[in-house]
Amino acid sequence: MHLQFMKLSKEIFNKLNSKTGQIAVLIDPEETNSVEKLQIIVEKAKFASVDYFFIGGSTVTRSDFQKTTSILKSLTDIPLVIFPGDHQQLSNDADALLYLSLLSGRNPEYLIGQHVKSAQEVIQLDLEIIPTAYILIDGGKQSTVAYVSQTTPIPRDNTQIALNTAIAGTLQGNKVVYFDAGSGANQPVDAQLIKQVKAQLETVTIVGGGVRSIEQIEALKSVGTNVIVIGNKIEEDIDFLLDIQNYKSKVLS
Ligand SMILES: CC(C)=CCC/C(C)=C/CC/C(C)=C/CC/C(C)=C/COP(=O)(O)OP(=O)(O)O
Ligand SMILES: O=P(O)(O)OC[C@@H](O)CO
Ligand SMILES: [Mg+2]
Repeated sequence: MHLQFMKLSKEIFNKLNSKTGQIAVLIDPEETNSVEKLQIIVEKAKFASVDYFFIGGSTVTRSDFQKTTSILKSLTDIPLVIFPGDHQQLSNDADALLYLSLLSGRNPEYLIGQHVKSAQEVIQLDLEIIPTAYILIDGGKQSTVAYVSQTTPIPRDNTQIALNTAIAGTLQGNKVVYFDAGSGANQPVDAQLIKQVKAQLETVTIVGGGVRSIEQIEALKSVGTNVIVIGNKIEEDIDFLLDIQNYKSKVLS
């Protein structure tokens, strides 16, 4: 075992844990992999005081993934966090890896299979590894992640199962719980669910999927969500970063 090669730093984890209402912009290397496109996003994200870039997608090739991550590294100091759709989405140019286990599903491939396949590569990386309970909540339409992973999300009105999954994931040693309504969801994860989770469980929470307005961001922040992830909305309307800048300037003042 060469676990000594793993980075022991907790810099990104401590930042995730440090406050609520942080913003991550999701870059999907399948959609965004040119210097020109990335330059525009980076410039606007910096102006908006975005806290992280998450990098990943359900269907990304290793080469697109590594190209995008390396371009981003050359363009910005904003922390780069890998949000991997599979075991190929790894790069030493990032700062941290969300080490996802898809706990809402019962597909062993996404509970342990991908992890075994990538174990040798992961221990050689100079990345902060953040064990993450990844929980899909029904967002009103079938998500690409549910399709690719061949799993069923938790029904959005079944708070108890969502809460118990988060508790079990934490007891298993995960340091972060990520609730995802799926990319492009009709309805994002309900802030009331996060409120109930936070009442029983002291954990870092990330929420994403279908977040399209500052009101939704504020509702999630008010119940203690540490990080809110925005993907599609910014892909469709880059000027949403101006609204985020406005939100951030209020939060930071
Ligand atoms: C341990 C390692 C290296 C990998 C873990 C791999 C696991 C378990 C992944 C969880 C399941 C999964 C497929 C997650 C994908 C998350 C993700 C990057 C979603 C981004 O959105 P897309 O699903 O690409 O949406 P669109 O393409 O529709 O925008
Ligand atoms: O693209 P959106 O809908 O913002 O979703 C972001 C992310 O949480 C999906 O996995
Ligand atoms: Mg995608």
